[in-house]
Amino acid sequence: MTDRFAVTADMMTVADALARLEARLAPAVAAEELRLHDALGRILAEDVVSAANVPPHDNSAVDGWAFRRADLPADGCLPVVGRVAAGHPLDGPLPKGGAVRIFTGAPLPEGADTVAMQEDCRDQGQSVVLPIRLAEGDNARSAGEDISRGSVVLHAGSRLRPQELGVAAATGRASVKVYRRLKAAVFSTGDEIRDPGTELPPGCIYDTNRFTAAGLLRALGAEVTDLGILPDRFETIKAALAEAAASHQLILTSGGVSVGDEDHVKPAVLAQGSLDFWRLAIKPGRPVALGEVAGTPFVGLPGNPVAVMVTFMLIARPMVLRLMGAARSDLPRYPVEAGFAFRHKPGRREYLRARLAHMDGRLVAAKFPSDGSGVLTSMTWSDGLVDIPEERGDIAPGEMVDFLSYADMMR
Ligand SMILES: Nc1nc2c(c(=O)[nH]1)N[C@H]1C(S)=C(S)[C@@H](COP(=O)(O)OP(=O)(O)OC[C@H]3O[C@@H](n4cnc5c(N)ncnc54)[C@H](O)[C@@H]3O)O[C@H]1N2
Ligand code: MOO
Repeated sequence: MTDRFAVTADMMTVADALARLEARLAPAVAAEELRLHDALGRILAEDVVSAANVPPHDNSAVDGWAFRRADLPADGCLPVVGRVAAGHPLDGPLPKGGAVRIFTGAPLPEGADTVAMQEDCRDQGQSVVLPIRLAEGDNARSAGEDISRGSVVLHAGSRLRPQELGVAAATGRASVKVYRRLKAAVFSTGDEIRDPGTELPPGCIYDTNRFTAAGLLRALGAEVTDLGILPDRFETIKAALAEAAASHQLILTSGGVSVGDEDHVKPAVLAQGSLDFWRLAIKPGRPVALGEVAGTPFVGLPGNPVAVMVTFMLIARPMVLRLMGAARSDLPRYPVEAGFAFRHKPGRREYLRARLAHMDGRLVAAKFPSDGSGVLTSMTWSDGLVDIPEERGDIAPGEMVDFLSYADMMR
């Protein structure tokens, strides 16, 4: 399908749209204290400052013998004067000129500075022969080498992955303050849209957008209410919007943001809030509507199934993350080689559905053959989007382009 649209002066760049969103929106969710096991995937609502050194004491990195390097004689032989296991520190300092049997994680006795790994030693019962090539500090871990007391280990606005939960636990925290999950309501409109599982009358299509949009919202950690398919009736949509606004922090719809006149979402929003129409200088997914219903943020994505996903990832995702209290929503851009030729008219930023493959040690992006914004299988085929900036001209095979991964866009 060829491009039907001319670039016009009133189109907004993605960068402008994001700056405007940033200025308009603030976190919409309250904070709560959650035990670590329940906090996975949540956004942190506080800086976590470590109350302790991690590790709290100097300790051994291996099973073996601990000693003071300066005490080691030329033949490497030292008397064994004690034993320290993890959780059982030696009672008192290391006697001068002795070695202690030690196990991984056990506190180094005061005065010991080096540990020999047992595979490198000869155990003689009362004494041990240690390797003399060891340097002072070998196989010893210092107190605070991971985290020092008083340092900020986790920052407010960051997402808690398994490793963040582990770090919080290492500092002694059993619970953390996180943002509550954003409550989002999703619905579709359009007389032709039908629920899967029901009969499809002539001229109708199954709803895909509620499933992709709800999935994207859930992947970001929102709690989604599916309001179904609303009939094209002003009063019904108005009442549904009012009800959704009362118990949600975001309302998302798809369809009805273009220029057609069969649509009742616009007037139903305007009757109890405000709505701006943004014409983004992007392809696919030109029109989006941003506003509020009785104070609850509203985002209307275009109806075409691919445009829903693309505008969600570019516009709704940063919006959702900001409402959720996340500090950042920027995406990593991976430079890859274009495995295709593409004619690009400067002016609109284009997002090409692409899949990556290794070729002779290089990472090459293959492009889905069709750019139609109704071809949803292009999204299951692809791993992400190649981002062609507004000003760029035609792309020749072998040129470097930026790739945005769906995996990054869903978190
Ligand atoms: N004269 C113009 N026509 C169109 C323009 C334009 O600027 N001038 N923009 C085009 C672009 S780009 C898009 S995208 C669509 C956006 O239109 P709407 O947001 O008003 O969406 P609809 O017209 O309601 O639907 C568009 C398309 O998507 C299908 N659709 C809608 N909802 C769903 C759903 N829940 N599941 C699956 N498919 C859905 C719908 O059947 C239509 O085929 O407008 C272009 N036209
Ligand atoms: O460019 Mo539209 O928003 O067809 O998808």
